[in-house]
Amino acid sequence: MDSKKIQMPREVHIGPNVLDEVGEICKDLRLFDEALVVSGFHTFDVAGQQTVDALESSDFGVDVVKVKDASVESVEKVREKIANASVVLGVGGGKIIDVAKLASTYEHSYFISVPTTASHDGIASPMASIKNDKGSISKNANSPMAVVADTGIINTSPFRLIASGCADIVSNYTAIKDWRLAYRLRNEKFSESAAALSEMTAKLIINSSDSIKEGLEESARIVVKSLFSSGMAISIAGSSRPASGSEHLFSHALDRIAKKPALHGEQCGVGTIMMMHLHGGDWRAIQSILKTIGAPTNASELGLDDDEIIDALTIAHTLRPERYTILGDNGLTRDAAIKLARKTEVI
Ligand SMILES: NC(=O)C1=CN([C@@H]2O[C@H](COP(=O)(O)OP(=O)(O)OC[C@H]3O[C@@H](n4cnc5c(N)ncnc54)[C@H](OP(=O)(O)O)[C@@H]3O)[C@@H](O)[C@H]2O)C=CC1
Ligand SMILES: O=C(CO)COP(=O)(O)O
Ligand SMILES: [Zn+2]
Repeated sequence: MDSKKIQMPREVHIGPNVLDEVGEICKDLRLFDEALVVSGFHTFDVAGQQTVDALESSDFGVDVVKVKDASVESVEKVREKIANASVVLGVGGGKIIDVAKLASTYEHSYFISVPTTASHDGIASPMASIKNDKGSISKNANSPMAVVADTGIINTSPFRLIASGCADIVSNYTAIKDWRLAYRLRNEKFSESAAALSEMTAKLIINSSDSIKEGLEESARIVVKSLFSSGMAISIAGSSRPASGSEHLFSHALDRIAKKPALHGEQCGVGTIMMMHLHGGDWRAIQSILKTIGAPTNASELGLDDDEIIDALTIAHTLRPERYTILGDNGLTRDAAIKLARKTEVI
């Protein structure tokens, strides 16, 4: 029996105004002296400055670095700033959290995740999705020491981001179907507990879809908890398998070829509709859930043209050849891609 390391956050603070306590949270975790705040060019104003103020009021020396994308260059830029920081705080969306997470891992510094919205399930996961010229690569990283999810801030984030986070969770359905297929056909390592947690998380979002509404503080709380659970499934599996299958390959393909990609979760949601059909599942149920949540269900709602959808479908299987999915080793022919996208009303 080979040994396994499962990393999870030590603390999760969730609720309105918890961000003001971040300095004391760090001190309770025995983190002192210097801190580095990593944020985005929008999210620094949303929560970055507030994080700096809270840390300084707890006697931390604070440095700030802003990044605009989840690129290798951004990770290196943050690494150079970590220096003597005892802790790195990622304050922003998925890109920011991934860059801060990976840079702190490389520099052996502690990491605290401060999501400013509920748009993806990387909030607490031990993975970071970094982009290079070939697309997205999921890299192992350290789980955050703590997650500080201020639902007052998250709830006032653009609802489009929260709907995108819900769609990222709904995508767990096809991710798990792909994982089971790989287990059966390729004897890939499979974790029933990670799969059960991932599917349960998607079911929770589906059962709550009527109560996930713009402006409801409870909505933010439900989605944050689901994203956290999905991140835990990734921790248990030791890879993004429980939350990333053929639908994510489709999204990463769009990131590579689309003139203006949509949000990660939005693209994954539309991918889930199509991949559910390939799996012989109820794609209309997925389409209906996404409509209820207010997430896109077709090319035009993604702001993409039909050819971008078709092109992404035909190259999706090449993005991560080691990850077996319903797309198989050879993927979809162009005709099959057109037929699939039309049948599921995506184009
Ligand atoms: N590591 C993991 O396990 C996972 C990683 N991911 C990754 O996460 C990324 C997707 O994250 P996502 O959040 O959708 O995209 P982004 O991080 O690109 O955020 C989208 C936009 O929303 C802005 N924003 C964030 N919070 C607020 C707020 N409260 N108010 C106003 N604007 C806000 C960001 O601002 P700003 O410009 O300041 O950044 C950015 O412009 C992808 O790279 C994906 O691969 C997804 C799932 C899992
Ligand atoms: O987006 C993710 C899970 O929702 C992470 O997946 P990837 O490993 O495909 O980047
Ligand atoms: Zn995702």
